[in-house]
Amino acid sequence: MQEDEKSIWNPAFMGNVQQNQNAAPYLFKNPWNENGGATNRNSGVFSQPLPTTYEEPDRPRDRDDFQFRRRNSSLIVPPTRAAGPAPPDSLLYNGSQLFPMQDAHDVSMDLHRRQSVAVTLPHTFNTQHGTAAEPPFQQTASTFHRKLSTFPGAVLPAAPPPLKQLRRQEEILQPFAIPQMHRVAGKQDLHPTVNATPKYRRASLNSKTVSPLIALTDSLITTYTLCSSEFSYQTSKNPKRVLTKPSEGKHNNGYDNANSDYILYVNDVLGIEQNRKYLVLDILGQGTFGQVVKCQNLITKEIVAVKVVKSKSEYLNQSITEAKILELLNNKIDPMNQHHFLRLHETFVHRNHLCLVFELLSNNLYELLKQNQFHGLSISLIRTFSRQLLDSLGVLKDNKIIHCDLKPENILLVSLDRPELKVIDFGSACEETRTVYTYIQSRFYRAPEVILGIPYSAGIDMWSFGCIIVELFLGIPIFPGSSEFNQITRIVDTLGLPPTWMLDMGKNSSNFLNKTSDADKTWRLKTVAEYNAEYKTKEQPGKQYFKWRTLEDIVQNYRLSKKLAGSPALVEREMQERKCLTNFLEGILNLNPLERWTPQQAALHPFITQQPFCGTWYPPGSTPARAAKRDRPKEAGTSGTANEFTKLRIDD
Ligand SMILES: Nc1ncnc2c1ncn2[C@@H]1O[C@H](COP(=O)(O)OP(=O)(O)OP(=O)(O)O)[C@@H](O)[C@H]1O
Repeated sequence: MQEDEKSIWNPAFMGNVQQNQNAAPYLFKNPWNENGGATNRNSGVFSQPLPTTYEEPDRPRDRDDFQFRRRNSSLIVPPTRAAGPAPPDSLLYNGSQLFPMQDAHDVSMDLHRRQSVAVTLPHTFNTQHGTAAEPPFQQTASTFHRKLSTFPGAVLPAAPPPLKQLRRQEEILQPFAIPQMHRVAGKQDLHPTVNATPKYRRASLNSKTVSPLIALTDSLITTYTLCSSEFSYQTSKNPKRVLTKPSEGKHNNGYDNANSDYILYVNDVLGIEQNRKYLVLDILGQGTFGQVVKCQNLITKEIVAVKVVKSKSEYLNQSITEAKILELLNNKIDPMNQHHFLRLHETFVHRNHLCLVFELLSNNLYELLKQNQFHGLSISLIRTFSRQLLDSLGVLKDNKIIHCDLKPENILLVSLDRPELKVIDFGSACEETRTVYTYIQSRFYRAPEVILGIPYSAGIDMWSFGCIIVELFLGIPIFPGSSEFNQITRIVDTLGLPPTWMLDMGKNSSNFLNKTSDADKTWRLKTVAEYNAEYKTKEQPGKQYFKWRTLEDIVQNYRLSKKLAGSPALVEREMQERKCLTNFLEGILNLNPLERWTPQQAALHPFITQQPFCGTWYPPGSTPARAAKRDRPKEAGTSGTANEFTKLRIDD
């Protein structure tokens, strides 16, 4: 196949993809024809039968099964306890209704007749459990006690002393044995005595006993069901918590807010086709393109992530591109799911919103750093993550795809229990031969060639990758620019000026730099005062988050983990690792995109391969790059605190 034919925008190519994947056809459907025009909030899904309930797989699903289990259930009745006098205005509950206390005796008889599941007759109780039967009246009274905590003293026969008092008497009679201490190496040393059917425990529907904790939490629905035959639980009847902000309906017949975001509620159902109905469970994230919500497929019960794209054509078009690129990656480029790309399950349209159904992933790397109080991760974990990301970037480069928005928020852990990542958000991705947009990448991770306005290639993803790896080490971004000018200023401050050819070529160079008459240095950064005067802005000198300015100094002098304190050998090893990491980062954060390492080259670096590092390293076959010239401006910024940069994490 010719290179051009490989293009994902070539219809023939997509046709080939589909032909090759008859088993997994391309699922995207024209969003605007499927739904058949605008609808009103009170029609469509809302006027249809209520959605299937959200149930856990081990819960009864249909009523027959449910009743069958109920018939087989049993309830262990606690022993009679002395009832306290009822307050004058007490109410009793007979399993279905509340009634005043004076009718208690009548109702106790009624309870016998009805044989509700919560009131087990003594003979049934006896045969099933072999427990000593209580006299009928006492049995009923104790049931009342269990259910109501009150019972009229007048109708009770002489009650035995309270259980507490009996225990106390026993304690007094028995000599007190001091428990002996013994060393416990593991669970097996505890010799737990597991009582399969402990007395007085609540019963579950399938006759297994459950602990009070489980009965009142995980099995609460079962517990309520046992208490009242009339109780039924439907998630769809739960109050609907709104997940979207702002939540006032402004567009799309009141379905969308002012930002064209669909107003999502917990327990809402997305999709109208039977096999494409997703119950909304919670919000996972919000981005430029829309909202990502945790959902359950009502048929398969699978939990997924659904991106509900804004109902504006520009976001829709970009999201169609995202779907196409993911289809290509998932089905053609990485069908075995080996290269850490998000999996797209299907797409559908809900009330004029394109919905992309993804596999559910876990936290993103920004959240991981935040959970770690922005202290940075260990070098070995950074190495593990780097390997996976270089693998993804290598595959993208080979297929001439640029992600264009690589950042910690777009790299997600597959689950919290293993260090496996996936790259998400291909909404800004493009083909290397079609780099039409110039305003791309999130600012902190924006490559110098993009800022300067030079044609770009897959190298911009490597720049972002370099920024992400330093951030994983430091815990905070290395270049947290508050504006494009501040961004390039920070980059130059740490890494020096880009080569003259880049500055001469850059369409935006003169926005941020001045040409000089100096033969050696043809360009210099504008001062903040010069920039403000020229653009009538109020740029502030950037806050400094690090004491040191060069990449090497920042990495080498970053605080050591407390775990290393007191072990010179460990400290020495950490410092060696840091030297290796610095060399790795310098190759990736090369200002010159033509010299910047490719993912394939970077993957051979000793930081990744863990081969011995002897102070310097060049990719095989390359000529040693010139040592970076460090022409840093004199102007230093004010010092900043680690948390301040978080508010800058938005695109400008
Ligand atoms: N498959 C998923 N599983 C779990 N969480 C997800 C998933 N996809 C996205 N998220 C969460 O939603 C957030 C936003 O997702 P995404 O980046 O795709 O949206 P976006 O609108 O394209 O955002 P951006 O503003 O970065 O372009 C992510 O940072 C992540 O926390």
